[in-house]
Amino acid sequence: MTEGSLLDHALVRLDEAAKHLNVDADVIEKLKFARETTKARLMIRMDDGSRKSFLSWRCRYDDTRGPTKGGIRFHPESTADEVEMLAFWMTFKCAVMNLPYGGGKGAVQVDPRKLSKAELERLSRAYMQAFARIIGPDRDIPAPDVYTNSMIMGWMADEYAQIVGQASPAVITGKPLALGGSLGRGDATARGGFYLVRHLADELGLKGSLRIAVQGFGNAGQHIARLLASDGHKIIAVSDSEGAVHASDGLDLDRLFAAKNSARSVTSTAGQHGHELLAGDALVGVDCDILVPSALENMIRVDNADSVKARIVLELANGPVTSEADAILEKKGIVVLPDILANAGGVTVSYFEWVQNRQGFYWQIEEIHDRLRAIMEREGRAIWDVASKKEISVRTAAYVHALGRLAEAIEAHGTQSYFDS
Ligand SMILES: NC(=O)c1ccc[n+]([C@@H]2O[C@H](COP(=O)([O-])OP(=O)(O)OC[C@H]3O[C@@H](n4cnc5c(N)ncnc54)[C@H](O)[C@@H]3O)[C@@H](O)[C@H]2O)c1
Repeated sequence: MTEGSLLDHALVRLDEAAKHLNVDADVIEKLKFARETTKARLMIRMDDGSRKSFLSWRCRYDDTRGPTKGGIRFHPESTADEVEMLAFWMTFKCAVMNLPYGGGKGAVQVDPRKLSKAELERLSRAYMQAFARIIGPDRDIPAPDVYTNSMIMGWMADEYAQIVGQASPAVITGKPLALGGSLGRGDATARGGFYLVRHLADELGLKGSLRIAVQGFGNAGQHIARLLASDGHKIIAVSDSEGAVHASDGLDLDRLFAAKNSARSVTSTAGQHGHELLAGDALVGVDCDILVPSALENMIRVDNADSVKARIVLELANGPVTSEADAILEKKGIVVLPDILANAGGVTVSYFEWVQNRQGFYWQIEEIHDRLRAIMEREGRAIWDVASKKEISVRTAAYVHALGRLAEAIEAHGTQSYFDS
């Protein structure tokens, strides 16, 4: 990657979108920087009696459209720059879906696999103690992210309730069902992407049984494989951090789920059930109709973008395609359904959880699915229309769509032109 911060790289998308919209310069000035990024050193007691400290952050990038919303990541390589980039993405993702939220994100620089469960609980509670002043159901609402889960959200919700002296489930989403979590959160990210592809199938030229390759076989990857297979499509390749497996007639998904459930790699199924082993990097170039990046950032880059044979890339991961690779895919005529739209089903069901917590009345699964589908279809269609009308990529159209909403909200507070007239 060329020089510049991670946030600088993300801001390329904002500059691109701004070329297609007539927005006040004040809007861009506001969206170029995080509103506030708070840093805290969390000190916890380890099981052996020693004390250890961990760097942590919470970024509230922009709250013009509502309380900031975004996950908390526990990762040894987390940095303030990465947190701000992720919070910038959340700002646009919430605006894409018209959720009444701004964007935020948090992180602790830690390898959680090196902590015992008790240490992990103390760290999660310490995070809430450090940031309770800026977090709140009307201020900033965290959720799980990489290496955090519903158990951790439950500890944090409990810590917050102790600090403010009352139950306050809407302070955090992705909680266990028993603590006010929502039905349908587990597969929401994949389901949103699935509804999007189904809705735009004609426009995308997708007909009949399709061949799918899924990169990353965790929450998002496993659910999208299951949903697409149950809709009659063939999952012909999947990968995880250890490598990939391929079968042109379709992989045996039950075997793959069984492998992951017993903490084995998908590669452990190679040589059986018609599965052949593939190098992990080769997955991107598999001959298929839809490639679904569901692993990490920057997986499709200048060095491998040219090998992509899929017609459609469905970005369930955040930031899987670099901006340089984006240009290569576009030149090849490959349609990328961008992360801020394609994986926004997750934050949308998080929003449903917050709504249910606040109203104290909980929806059935059918209602969650119907509402999610309606929003994915409405915003997906609107973005597709912007892309067609302006002859721009779906990614740029998604940013234009979100920027329009953000600009309207920022301008409603009064901008330069308001003071000039
Ligand atoms: N889970 C959600 O609700 C959600 C919501 C929005 C976005 N996302 C994004 O989706 C992506 C995946 O999230 P998840 O929740 O499924 O995570 P996860 O940890 O459950 O799964 C990640 C998977 O990626 C695999 N992986 C790691 N390195 C790889 C590599 N080099 N090649 C191939 N596979 C590799 C891992 O083995 C694992 O199977 C992330 O970018 C995340 O930010 C997830």
